[in-house]
Amino acid sequence: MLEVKGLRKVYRSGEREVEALRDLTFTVAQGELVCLVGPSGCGKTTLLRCVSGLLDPTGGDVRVNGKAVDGPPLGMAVVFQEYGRSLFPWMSVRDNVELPLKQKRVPKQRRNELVEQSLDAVGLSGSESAYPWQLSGGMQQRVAIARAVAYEPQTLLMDEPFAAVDAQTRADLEDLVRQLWKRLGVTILFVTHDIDESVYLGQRVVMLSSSPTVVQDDLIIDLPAERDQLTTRADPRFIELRTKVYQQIQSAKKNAGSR
Ligand SMILES: Nc1ncnc2c1ncn2[C@@H]1O[C@H](COP(=O)(O)OP(=O)(O)OP(=O)(O)O)[C@@H](O)[C@H]1O
Repeated sequence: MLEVKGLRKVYRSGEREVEALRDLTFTVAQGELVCLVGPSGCGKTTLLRCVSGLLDPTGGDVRVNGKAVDGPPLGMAVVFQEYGRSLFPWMSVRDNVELPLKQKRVPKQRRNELVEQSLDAVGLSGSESAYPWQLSGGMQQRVAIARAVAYEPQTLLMDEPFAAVDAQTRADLEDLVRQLWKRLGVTILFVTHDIDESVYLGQRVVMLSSSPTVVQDDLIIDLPAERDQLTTRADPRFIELRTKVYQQIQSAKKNAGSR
């Protein structure tokens, strides 16, 4: 369970102040997959950094399973947009995936099992000894997902993880996320600026306004749990929902100046 209450973040440097988040309140229940969508610069990354304990909020409260976050919470893994920077180029795929497990002091034999299972789950068995720079962008992002999954997190944060891969790979990776989510029962908060992606993936979509940022709307995605790229995206309900999200984001942009 993830609870964000009255979250506010103001960046200060010298005289200059940027109010990145004004007042955010929402929850993500245990095992839920929630997408967070908002216009560029509305503070999505700031929010995720506050939730993952990498950044101190100026006000409000973030709780993970009832505990206030004051540093990276145990049982949380993050997948970032920039896979190229999040993997260590001098380490093989296997070593990249294993590293957080060593830091977590998981015994050797269990580490081997987890690395093998997670690489298998993302379709990368056989690439263990390759280095990240020998792989395509989509494969590197699979390694980053495998590393997060191997950690056996209760909560997985994803910050625009597919923004830098081509459309076909992106569709495959979206399906991979839903498949892993169903299999592992993990709580996922998935940040994206892509409206269609948020509706395709989420059980709920939380929409953020433009800066200064508040929660604009929180929409239940009542599409069938079994989703696939062709049928789901052609479903009239999908089109209705994406239109709703689109309209909310547009009106958020228009209202931004009046706050
Ligand atoms: N370290 C910082 N110092 C000062 N201002 C910052 C800092 N980091 C972010 N900001 C500002 O806070 C606001 C929100 O930035 P953030 O990166 O969280 O938005 P975002 O929604 O993730 O953006 P995008 O969709 O473009 O990736 C922006 O106005 C940005 O300029």
